[in-house]
Amino acid sequence: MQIKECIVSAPGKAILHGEHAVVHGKVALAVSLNLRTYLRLQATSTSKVCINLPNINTFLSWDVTALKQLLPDSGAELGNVNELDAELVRMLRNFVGVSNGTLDTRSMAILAFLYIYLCVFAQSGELPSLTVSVWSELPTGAGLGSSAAYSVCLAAAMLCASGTIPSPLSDQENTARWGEVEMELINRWAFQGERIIHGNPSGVDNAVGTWGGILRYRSGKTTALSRVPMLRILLTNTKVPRSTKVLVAGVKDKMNKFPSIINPVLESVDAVSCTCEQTLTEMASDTPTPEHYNVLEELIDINQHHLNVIGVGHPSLDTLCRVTLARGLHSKLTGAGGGGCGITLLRPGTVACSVVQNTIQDLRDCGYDCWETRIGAAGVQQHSPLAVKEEVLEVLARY
Ligand SMILES: Nc1ncnc2c1ncn2[C@@H]1O[C@H](COP(=O)(O)OP(=O)(O)O)[C@@H](O)[C@H]1O
Ligand SMILES: C[C@@](O)(CCOP(=O)(O)O)CC(=O)O
Ligand SMILES: [Mg+2]
Repeated sequence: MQIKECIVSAPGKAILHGEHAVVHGKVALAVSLNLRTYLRLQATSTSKVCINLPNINTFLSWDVTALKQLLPDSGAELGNVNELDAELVRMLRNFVGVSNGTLDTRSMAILAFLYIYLCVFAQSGELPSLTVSVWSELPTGAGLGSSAAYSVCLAAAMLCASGTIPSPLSDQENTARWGEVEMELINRWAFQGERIIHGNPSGVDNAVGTWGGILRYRSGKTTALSRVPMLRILLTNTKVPRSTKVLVAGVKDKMNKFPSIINPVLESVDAVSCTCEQTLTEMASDTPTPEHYNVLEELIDINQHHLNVIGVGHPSLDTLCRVTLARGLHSKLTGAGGGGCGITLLRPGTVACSVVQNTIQDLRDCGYDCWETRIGAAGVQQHSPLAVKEEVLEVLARY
């Protein structure tokens, strides 16, 4: 089978409000980041399928003939794009030697890769020999949606290499995006990848990785927010490791144990997201005022308290909030919490530059990574090698 080589990328995300609540049908507001995951897919004649994941120090390969044993004899459909094929996941666990219930999310990255590879290529008729290398500018397992950016890249590359979707690149363009129909398909396969890595994802992260921009997300419905003011956001990585899968399961346990206490908290998070959206819309239609920023800051504080109540806070995040508040800035965790990253809202113009610089220094003194980010980056893209930064191309070409 002649497959099409490709390089694709997808952005990470920050959730402004609604993490965890969104898993239970509430609204989330999320933005794409200017940090991306890159994937290169190469055709080979080695009769092997190889995966190189330098961010998580994982390099593996399998014989195509061994992978063919996993295909059903009957020619029955393998892995449907709308639901996870639990039997295939079970077989893959046995195949790679991962026990059910493992917390090793690195193994989950392998399972997600093999799952999407088998399903997409089985549908197109043949399992090809290939090498996939992935490199990300995102910290992995830190709340910035690295698992979704990874899953979106896997889905886009495999759908494109198999010819299921066309390449959007043309002679004039070295970077291009797919149309709505193709992006919908990429997003659905990426969601299956997220299911393998996260257990019970809401789908918000893969939606941002696919569409990019600033999104409102609720129960599978994505709306792009076109009227949003320029927001300045500081990102801080506490570097405390955590697993989204474990944190999401912990919230579910708390809901089961104290439904009458936790459900109203999730309702209140929903109201925070809706009030934030309303405020952002007002700010975009009028000139943003200090009062608008007061509201955004109060919403951040309220949500951070709610996230502590549902059990996804961490002392490192308490420190982040305290250190930034000492400089008059408001912060909350972003993503699954339990460590990982937080966001801090900066007031444009009204905040003297020295305040931002001093805050960044204070946070670095705590041992955290801290940087100002640009939001609203493009969603999944295909690139010709000419359009990829030299250092990224160099890492991808190393394997
Ligand atoms: N660049 C990458 N290479 C390989 N696996 C990745 C990469 N980025 C993310 N992953 C997968 O996603 C997992 C982290 O996902 P998660 O716990 O949801 O954190 P987050 O999505 O916030 O970064 C990793 O352990 C790995 O399985
Ligand atoms: C906690 C949650 O709302 C976001 C998780 O994001 P991340 O994997 O921590 O980047 C889970 C989800 O929406 O699937
Ligand atoms: Mg994730």
